Amino acid sequence: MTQDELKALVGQAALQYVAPGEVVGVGTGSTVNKFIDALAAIKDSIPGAVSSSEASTARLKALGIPVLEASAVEALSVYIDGADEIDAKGYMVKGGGAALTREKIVAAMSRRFVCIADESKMVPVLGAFPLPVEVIPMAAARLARQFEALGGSARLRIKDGQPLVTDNGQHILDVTGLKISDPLAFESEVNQWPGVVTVGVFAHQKASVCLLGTPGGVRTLTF
Ligand SMILES: O=C[C@H](O)[C@H](O)[C@H](O)COP(=O)(O)O
Repeated sequence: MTQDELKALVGQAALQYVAPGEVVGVGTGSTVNKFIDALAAIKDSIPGAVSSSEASTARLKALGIPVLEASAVEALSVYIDGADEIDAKGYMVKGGGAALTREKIVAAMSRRFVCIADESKMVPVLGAFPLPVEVIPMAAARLARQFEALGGSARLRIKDGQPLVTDNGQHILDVTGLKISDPLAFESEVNQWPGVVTVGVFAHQKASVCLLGTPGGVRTLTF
């Protein structure tokens, strides 16, 4: 099976977590796009979705799925999103699509985080994927030096020759060379650095369930 087929498999499997009559939290990325496509088939059974990015909002709306403002919803029972890396405890690295801040907000609103991923995303220790960090632009150079002091190497994410601008009007640093052996402590530490909007480690908002796409089918991991 191709990686795309594995993504479609878990995107479809995630429908079992969508409760009829309830708003669903929707993440961002190529795996979530498969989920959104599958969700369209049952759209009449839910009032709508809270979205984590302009990209997902556009896709949801194009398929006729109503998008509600996060501030209009008190809590969500489930949030469905992909990951760039996930470990055996359900801790994740996210933000490869630059949507990490809104993803963390919607995840925090949700009782359960269902991660959908192909098996290539499962890692023993987080850190092989360049860690995305959304930053206030004026702090970017200083924060890059702080990551260097930790043994990492930070690069400003560029798109079309310019610094990428997130949905929140900020920039992204991608940090390589880190081995994140204590994700909870790492997330807490980096979150305190002035100028950090969101660090792409999802440890305080970790997955409750992971639907992992494998050639043998969907493996369900619970944490
Ligand atoms: O900002 C993007 C998100 O965190 C995505 O969920 C993550 O990058 C995984 O994306 P994909 O499903 O495309 O691999």
